[in-house]
Amino acid sequence: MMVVRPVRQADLPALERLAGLATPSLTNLPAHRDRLEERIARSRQSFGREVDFPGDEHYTFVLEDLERDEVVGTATLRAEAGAREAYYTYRQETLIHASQQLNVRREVQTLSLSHEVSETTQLCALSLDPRYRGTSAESLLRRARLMFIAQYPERFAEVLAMAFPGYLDEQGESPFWNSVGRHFFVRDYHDINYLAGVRSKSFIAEVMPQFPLYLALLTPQARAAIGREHPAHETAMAEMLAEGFMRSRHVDLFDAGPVIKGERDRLQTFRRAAWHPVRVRPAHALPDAEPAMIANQRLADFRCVVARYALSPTGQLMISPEHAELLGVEEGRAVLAAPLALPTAGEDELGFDEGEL
Ligand SMILES: NC(=[NH2+])NCCC[C@H](N)C(=O)O
Repeated sequence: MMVVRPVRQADLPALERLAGLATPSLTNLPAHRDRLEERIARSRQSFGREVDFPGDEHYTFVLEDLERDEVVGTATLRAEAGAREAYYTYRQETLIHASQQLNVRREVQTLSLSHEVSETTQLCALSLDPRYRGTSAESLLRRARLMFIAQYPERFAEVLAMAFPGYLDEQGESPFWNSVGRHFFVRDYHDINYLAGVRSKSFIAEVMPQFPLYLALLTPQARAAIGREHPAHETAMAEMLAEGFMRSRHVDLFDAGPVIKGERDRLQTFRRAAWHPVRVRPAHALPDAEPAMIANQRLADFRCVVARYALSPTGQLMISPEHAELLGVEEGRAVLAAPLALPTAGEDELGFDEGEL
């Protein structure tokens, strides 16, 4: 059985291992023991604190394989991305350069430094042991965070965002960094990425270019990387788009990786999550049904599992004694359930226009 729960002090070695496994390595999950220890402490404070509106809380979760007795994944929610220091992105913009006299008109694409994403809640720092890639545990790890937000909406922003690692070529180089950032900060992309995670981010404001960049002046390779996720993250991107997130105009400052955004009301997990009283039945007596994410109603003891979404004729959710114990619920107590499967493109009854959020 797989479960998502809040991180504990004893998970430090597992976090260190997962930080090392992330491809490419993540700024928000540096393989640095002291920083990770701080993350755990900060997460524990956040789960323990009374909160009325989002601030600088970080909630870190882990995915545990109970058969193996091993932590095999981690993911974090930053309640407000720019609570301490502004959250930096480049925003893609269009300018019109026109001269009536010469009868010319050109649309010029630019990237402008922006702090607009600062107010969103950020889903970040996800790393999964590669053995679990493509399994339901991967979806659980990624989306259990939405189940948590659904229960504690006051702790999070209305708009959720996720920044994907940007495109790197076969040599592991970032064409965008090589064309832009490197002129201002003569360091390798991987060094700078790591620095942003273990040091304060104020160097970004100090050394990165403040004026808009004209895309026409970048290398073609850099232009092609704008808004393009790292190849290892294409499946994750597809899942989040199916969830209801949309690509935004914002890209990362260093590698131009895409930032996606989603209003809570438009996301599938929020729209389809429902509370049900529990009925405990032996595993062999449970009817066959589609898998769902099922979460208990506890803050610091939050648990989320994947189980069958089997409802009794009277609307009770039927779960096995093992799952009931894991969730810490008894017969009659309520759990939150949402289908694990997402509608494939075109199936979404909402049919929202692709708009800028
Ligand atoms: N690729 C990166 N490491 N980017 C990190 C810096 C920018 C990031 N959006 C932030 O403000 O936290």
